[in-house]
Amino acid sequence: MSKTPVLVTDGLTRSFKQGGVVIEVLRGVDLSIAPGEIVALLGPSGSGKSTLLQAVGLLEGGFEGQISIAGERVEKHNAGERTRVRREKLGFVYQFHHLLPDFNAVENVILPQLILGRTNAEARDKAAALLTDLGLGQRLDHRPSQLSGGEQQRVAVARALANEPVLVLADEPTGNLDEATAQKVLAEFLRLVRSRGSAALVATHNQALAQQMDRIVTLHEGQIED
Ligand SMILES: Nc1ncnc2c1ncn2[C@@H]1O[C@H](COP(=O)(O)OP(=O)(O)OP(=O)(O)O)[C@@H](O)[C@H]1O
Repeated sequence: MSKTPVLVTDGLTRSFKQGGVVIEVLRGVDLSIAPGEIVALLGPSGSGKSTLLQAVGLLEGGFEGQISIAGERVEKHNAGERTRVRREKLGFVYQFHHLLPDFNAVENVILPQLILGRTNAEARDKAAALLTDLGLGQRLDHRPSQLSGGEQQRVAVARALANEPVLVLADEPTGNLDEATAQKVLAEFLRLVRSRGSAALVATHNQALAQQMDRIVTLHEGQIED
């Protein structure tokens, strides 16, 4: 496996202007994640966890500093280049699943792969294997509304891993689930990410879930304290 970090941020800053007042949310975030490493991102509400994930997920502009993803400097990329990096290198899981309601489980996991250029048959095989691995082998043709919250999040996890990302960015991936279901889905998520060799950066409020990851970093006053 390559030793090049899957993510390096150097001096990442982001501020927002609100009613004439400038709020500095990220104040020089330096973070490095090794291939296959699973990092929990803790910090109080409003400390900037989502802002950091949006910056490294290339979803938001307006920040300063450097970002490298798998050795590629990306902070000056245009919209098209950012889209390519997101599709080829990154996977995303959110608090709410954001599955397409009119598509069934397997189709939701197929779609990102088709965008990447896989054939329908390849994408279907991959999607079915991932969903089966997550215990959803009997639910492939069920739509999101026919699945429980935990099952919907498992489909979202499968979708995030379908393109074999080097880094999965997860923002409160189990935040919408009850404690017991959150624990089960997180365990499945960690197992799958590890078995596929991806790295992950997982924002959470839940200390107990964070303890199950390889490393915890905490955002404090806009900077990372290890
Ligand atoms: N688009 C925006 N405009 C103005 N302020 C913003 C914007 N986005 C975020 N902020 C501010 O940045 C700060 C950090 O927000 P962020 O959502 O990143 O925190 P968080 O750590 O993810 O919080 P939570 O744990 O509650 O989700 C907050 O004070 C928020 O109000």
